[in-house]
Amino acid sequence: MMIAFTKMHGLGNDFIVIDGRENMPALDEATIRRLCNRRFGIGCDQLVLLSAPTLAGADVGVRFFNPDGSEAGACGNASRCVAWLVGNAPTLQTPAGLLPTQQNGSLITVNMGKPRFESGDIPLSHACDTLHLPLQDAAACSMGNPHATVFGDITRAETLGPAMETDPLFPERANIGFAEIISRSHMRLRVWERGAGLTLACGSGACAAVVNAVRRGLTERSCTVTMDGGDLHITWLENRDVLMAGPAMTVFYGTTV
Ligand SMILES: N[C@H](CCC[C@H](N)C(=O)O)C(=O)O
Repeated sequence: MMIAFTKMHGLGNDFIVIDGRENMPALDEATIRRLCNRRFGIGCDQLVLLSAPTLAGADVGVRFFNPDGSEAGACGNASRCVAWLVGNAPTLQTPAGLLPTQQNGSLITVNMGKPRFESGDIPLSHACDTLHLPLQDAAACSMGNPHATVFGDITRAETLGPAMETDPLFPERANIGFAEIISRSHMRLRVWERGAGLTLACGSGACAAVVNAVRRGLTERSCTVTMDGGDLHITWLENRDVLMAGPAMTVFYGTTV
């Protein structure tokens, strides 16, 4: 079956976007893994599937899949790409909820919703202080997907990331961010993503890192997050929504055979 797609990225976190709103392709896990493979397929960090919305107020349905075939509840960089692709500042219907978007020139802002901090929300295998986990003293929150943030040496992403992603403390695995505080309004971040490995940028990971830094009193609520692929601007509003602003790029259009 020939499937049309758009290849996009947000700060080098790259995506295959398939628009199933008119005609939904049959994508089983094996097909998703094949398309995401950088040798045997197109290659991406996540595959993004658009569908007709089913909730009032939503303009487009969006699902996110990792290269290992697992589904993610949130994907910030891909959400900006979908907003750019669909246009007119759409509200996205995602597993994490309805995400309003805005566009100001080439800058896309997504309201990523409210973080959650209870052990059962992350989820964790048992009740813990989610601000200081018994695992590398990480701080955890959910942005609709599980994130743990380790503050300190960011070069540990490749060495500590894989083991932490699959630690039994995370029954659904977790995305592991490694953050270095530069100032009260700036941090460096590298993320070992669940089901994808080290990526050049992670939008939901940047949101989680700022939320966790604010919870620890390390940064202000507005913070620039510098990742290997570039900068995102994160603001955790007093009403508890998290805004994420950054670019989105279309690279090419294609069709599978
Ligand atoms: N790259 C995405 C995160 C993907 C999260 C996925 N790895 C998961 O299983 O939660 C972002 O920009 O937020």
